[in-house]
This record gives sequence, structure tokens and C-alpha cells, in this order.
Amino acid sequence: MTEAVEYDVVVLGAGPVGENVADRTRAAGLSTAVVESELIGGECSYWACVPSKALLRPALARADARRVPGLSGAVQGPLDAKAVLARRDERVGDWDDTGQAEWLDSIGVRLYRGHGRLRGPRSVVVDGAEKEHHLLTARHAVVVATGSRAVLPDLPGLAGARPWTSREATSAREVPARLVVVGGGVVGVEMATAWQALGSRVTLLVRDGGVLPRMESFVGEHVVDALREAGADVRLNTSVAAVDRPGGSTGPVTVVLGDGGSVEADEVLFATGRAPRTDGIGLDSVGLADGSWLTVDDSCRVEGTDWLYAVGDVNHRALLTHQGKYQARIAGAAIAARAQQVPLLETDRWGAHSATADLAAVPQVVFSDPEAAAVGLSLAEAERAGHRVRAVDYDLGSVAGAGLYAEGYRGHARMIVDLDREVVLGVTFVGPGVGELLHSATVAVAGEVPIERLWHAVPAFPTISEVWLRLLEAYRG
Ligand SMILES: Cc1cc2nc3c(=O)[nH]c(=O)nc-3n(C[C@H](O)[C@H](O)[C@H](O)COP(=O)(O)OP(=O)(O)OC[C@H]3O[C@@H](n4cnc5c(N)ncnc54)[C@H](O)[C@@H]3O)c2cc1C
Ligand SMILES: NC(=O)c1ccc[n+]([C@@H]2O[C@H](COP(=O)([O-])OP(=O)(O)OC[C@H]3O[C@@H](n4cnc5c(N)ncnc54)[C@H](O)[C@@H]3O)[C@@H](O)[C@H]2O)c1
Repeated sequence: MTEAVEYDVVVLGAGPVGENVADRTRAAGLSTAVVESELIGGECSYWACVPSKALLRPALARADARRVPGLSGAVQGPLDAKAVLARRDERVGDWDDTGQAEWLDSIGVRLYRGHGRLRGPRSVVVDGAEKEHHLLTARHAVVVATGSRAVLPDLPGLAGARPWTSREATSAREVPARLVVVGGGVVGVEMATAWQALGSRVTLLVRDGGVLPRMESFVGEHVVDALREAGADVRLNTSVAAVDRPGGSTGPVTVVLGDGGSVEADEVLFATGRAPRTDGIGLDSVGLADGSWLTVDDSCRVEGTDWLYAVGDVNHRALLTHQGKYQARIAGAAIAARAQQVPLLETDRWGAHSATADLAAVPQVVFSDPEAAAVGLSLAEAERAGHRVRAVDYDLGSVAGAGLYAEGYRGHARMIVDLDREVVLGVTFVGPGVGELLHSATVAVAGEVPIERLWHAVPAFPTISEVWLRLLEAYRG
């Protein structure tokens, strides 16, 4: 063990969130060390957001082009899977994080490569690759930003069947001829979309009655219809009982269904949720449960401590890169303010030290075909929270801009209005190209823009954004 080195702030995990915390605390003049056991940039850069979107972009661009007469004839052929995978590799920097390490260096953050774990309050041990160990102490804060990993269900035969998780699904070097995807959440839907477009025959097995259960139910209906039209075999209300790959790590795999049937494939992806990467990081040395999600206040400080923060996936507030990076900006500001002994932090709603948007305005785009995009509360969430609301619905296909965007455009929009305050609590869109529409809704929801002022926000003709006008007209009668 080397002699203890003291920093103002020690960050565990250099995913997008840990990087952003370090950036903020350095910008505030605090000495900062970051510990990373794999690649700087984390899951998002190498096995999640970036590679998945690189796989999906050609699928969505082709689907869009196929809906435009005069162009569709030119894009009827298959995708060039080799070229798509090569672009994916390029987008993830061939899983090399040299550039990211240089960036940390350029902002004056000290990087320790190795596994980090707490050893009592404000103390972190780094177990490095060459069996070296470093002891780091933090004057002001330790930030846990160790992210999450895929969860596999406890099913007979699964452990020996070399299943794919999101890591293999985003980094595979060949297109399996047949792919079974288990799970109708975001990963399941996006990966079913991508691999079906790349040439796999996809079977999507969904335990519940629909996909994307956290969004308004009309979203999943559009997405299932389109997946089926694209050739995927989508089976709802279908559970998996066992998995069998007789060849061990090679050869076909059989997925045994709850009703006794089975599906044979070349690979099986389990997209069945996430667990926090908080096991083996010494939480027990500070009185917390090993392997647990970490409960935090709105400044992202772990409840019951004055020095430990948990930011990003580990706090389970919103498992999204942009939301974790937002939390990083809030937590970084709170750490700096507390270090400077600012007497009163701005922890009130929408204050500089309160991640209020986590509760009221989380945006998400699902890059399925059609895209799904939502921010804020769904109708059910708003009603559960006790708001007096009205849902305003509009057929996106009736908007002039949508008709120009794609022949036979199919989509839907819903706006949830708080009837007492006359502000928008949530918006959901499903349809081709709606992902880029979402930020307008996020501004309206986070800004709590009164409906009467939104009336003056004129959407350009002929864009799909004119759906805003239609929703407002429908609301105002
Ligand atoms: C397939 C897929 C697609 C996704 N697509 C999107 C998307 O399009 N948009 C979006 O917003 N979100 C997306 N997400 C979610 C997004 O990936 C996560 O929300 C995001 O990566 C969380 O960032 P993080 O920094 O908290 O954790 P991570 O990105 O998981 O980073 C944590 C880092 O900590 C390191 N670490 C862990 N334990 C230790 C330790 N003990 N010592 C040192 N280092 C450690 C890890 O190696 C890792 O580098 C997707 C997720 C998946 C699985
Ligand atoms: N575009 C994006 O923003 C994007 C893309 C991918 C992932 N993500 C984030 O990553 C996180 C993880 O996504 P995910 O899809 O892995 O998890 P998820 O929790 O969103 O979905 C998992 C699904 O698997 C089902 N499931 C769980 N156990 C099962 C079992 N034994 N058999 C069958 N089904 C089972 C669940 O009912 C659920 O619908 C999400 O929170 C999501 O926000 C975001």
C-alpha cells in the first residue's frame, strides 16, 4: 500500500457521470481523483448508448427513406451489416479510452486505474492491475458513480448457455441468423429493432401484455405493430422457463417457454433489467448494504452521511446518461458549495443544488422505429401523484409536416395538462422522427410554461412540431 494521498474529492467510476462530477469539482477549484476499473467513458460509451445508437441509426434512416416515394425504391435492399458494424466500432473508438484519459489529464483530474472500494468514511483503496494498492482520502466528498450491470434471471440452463446481455448485443461482431430477445423494456425493443434490420430473424419474448411499460400504452402498441411489420416475431404474455444450449458455448440455443413451447435460435439476449454495481465497493465499511441501490437526497448526497454522494445509475433515480450527467452538475455544485462553507444551499425546488428534474421532467427517447419520446408524467403517473389533469391526444399523422415527412405517417401525441395550474406536466410522442421534437416538450415541462404563453410559441410550418398547435387548440377548444 502506498502512502495515503489526500484530495478534496474522490470519484469512484469514470462513466459519463463520474467524468462530469470530476469536471464540475475541478472547475470549482477542488483537487479531484477518479478511479476507473475498466474504460473511461463507462457503459454508455462502449456497451450501451453509443454503440446501440450506431447500430440503430442506419435502421431508422432506411425505414424513414422507405416511406418517401421517389426514394423508397433506392433503399429496398439489405443493410450492409459489415459497414454498420465497422461504423459502430469507430463510434466506440475501438474500445480504446486513450482520448478520454487525455481529457481527464487536460482538466487536471488525477486518474487511478483499478478497482476502487471504500475503507471507512472518506477513505478509498484502489487495487491496481500490477497488484499495487493506493490509499486515497477525501477532504470533502467521495462520489460513487459505479453505474449498473445487466441482471440475468435465475433460469434452469441459463448460466451454461452463454446468453447475450446488453454488452454482447451492442458489441457483437457478426449478425446471428436467429436471435431471441427476452424482455420488452427499452434495451429489448431497441436491440430487436437493430438486429432485425441487420438481418437477424428476431423473436421478441415479452412477459407482459405490451412493450415499453413505463410509457403511455399507445407507444408500445405502435412499436409492436411496426416490429411485426418489419418481420420480427413479437410474442406478448410469454414467459421463459428454461434455456438449453447442448453444445455449451457453441451451436444453437433453445429457449423453453412457460407454456411448454420452445424457440430455437443462434443467440439469446436477456434484456431483463439492471442491478447496481455497488457490490464489493466497501459499502459495509460505512454502514450501508453491499450491492444496494443508494438512496440520496436531491443534492445526490447519500442519506445519513455528510460526505458520501451517489450519482447516476447507482442512485436509481433515472437510469439515463443525460439525467446522470445532470445529477453530476447538481452534485458537483453542491460539493463545491459545501466545501466553500456556503451557509445556505439552494436545495429548494428547481434550485441550483436540487436535481428537481429527476422528479418532474426526465426526458427519454427510445430509438425504435417509430421513435418514442416522452418527458415528465404519463397520465397514470400524474393521477397517482394526485394532480387534477386532462390528457389531450392528437393523431400525429394529421399534422401537415408529418404527411410531408413520410407517406402514410403513423404516430400519436399526448399532452398532460395540470388543470389547477394550467401548465404541462408531461408529453409523449410516438412516430418517425419524434426524437428531435422532445426537447421542446422538456422546455415546456421543466419551465412550467403557462398554457397561455405556450399559445404564443409558434411552431414553424410545415414541421411535425405543429402538433404543439394542434394539442393547444384541442385543449383550448
Ligand atoms: C444497451 C443500452 C443502451 C442505452 N442507451 C441509452 C441511451 O440511448 N440514452 C441514455 O440516456 N441512456 C442509455 N442507456 C443508459 C446509460 O447507459 C446509463 O444510464 C449510463 O451509462 C449511466 O452512467 P453511469 O456513469 O452512472 O454508469 P456507467 O456508464 O455504468 O459507468 C460506471 C463506471 O464505473 C466503473 N466502475 C464500476 N465499479 C467500479 C469500481 N469499484 N472501481 C472503479 N470503477 C468502477 C465502470 O467500469 C464504469 O466505467 C443505455 C443502457 C443500455 C444498457
Ligand atoms: N434510449 C434509451 O434511453 C435507453 C436505451 C436502453 C436502455 N436505457 C435505460 O437502461 C435501463 C435498462 O433497460 P432494460 O431494458 O434492460 O431494463 P427495463 O427495466 O427497462 O426493462 C426490462 C424488462 O424486462 C422484463 N423482465 C424482467 N425480468 C424478466 C424475466 N425474467 N423474463 C421476462 N421478462 C423480464 C421487465 O418486465 C421489463 O419490462 C432502462 O432504465 C433504460 O432507461 C435507455
